[in-house]
Amino acid sequence: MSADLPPPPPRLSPTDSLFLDFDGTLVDLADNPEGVHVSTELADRLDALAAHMPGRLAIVSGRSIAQLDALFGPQAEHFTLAGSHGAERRSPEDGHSQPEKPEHLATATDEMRAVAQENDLYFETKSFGAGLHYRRNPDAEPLALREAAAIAERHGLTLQPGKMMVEVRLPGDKGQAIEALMESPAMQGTVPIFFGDDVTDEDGFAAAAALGGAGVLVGPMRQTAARYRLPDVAAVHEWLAQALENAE
Ligand SMILES: O=P(O)(O)OC[C@H]1O[C@H](O[C@H]2O[C@H](CO)[C@@H](O)[C@H](O)[C@H]2O)[C@H](O)[C@@H](O)[C@@H]1O
Repeated sequence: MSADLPPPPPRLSPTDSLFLDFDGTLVDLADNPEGVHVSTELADRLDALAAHMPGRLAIVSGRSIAQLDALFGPQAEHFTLAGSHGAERRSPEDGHSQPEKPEHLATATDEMRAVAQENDLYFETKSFGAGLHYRRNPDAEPLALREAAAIAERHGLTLQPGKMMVEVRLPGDKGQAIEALMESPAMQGTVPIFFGDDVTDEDGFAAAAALGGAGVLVGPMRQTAARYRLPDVAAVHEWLAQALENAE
């Protein structure tokens, strides 16, 4: 494994755009998707930062935009969002762009639900995919991966393993989402800084680096395309507070 990485400098310049993953980066992981909570402090801090960098703060998540709306409440309207692993995007300036829902997605979702019910897994339905969570039942990992792989194969969907979960979903990745968002008028001419924890965030780290910016790995050191590292969600909150303070 490569040597450990330094923490990111605690400031944002007017030529930076900030991209933030959600689960494991802005909020600690919980037993199931509904167990996480966005504190008023976090939402207000992001809101204040977004006001300092209009159009240049984005949340890039595997969650759907509908889920992020439910978690952030009305403040979600102030942020640029890339949801469903980049398959859908929304910004105050450009509105909501989302793919067509193919008919086979509903069938695949029903099949995922049936696997969850038969095997005591937590089922998560999303706008453009469906997930099986085995955090409560880790022994079910091989079964969940096998069943989801078969469903993805049958319906031509993308198989997406995550932390103690696996989902089937429409194509797209966080790197593509960052590249697309960087084309927006507010972000053109800036460089992306992307914070994320999961292996799905590696596409985002690589895209950020290719566009002249950097990735920030959140969590233990691993083989990564990120340039910086912070140990946990609390350190991300602290970094956001400092970046906000230094922006004033
Ligand atoms: O890209 P992210 O914003 O990090 O979203 C990735 C997935 O996060 C959620 O699952 C993870 O968090 C859950 C709540 O803490 C946890 O129970 C689960 O084990 C984690 O994998 C979310 O439920 C998924 O839809 C996202 O794809």
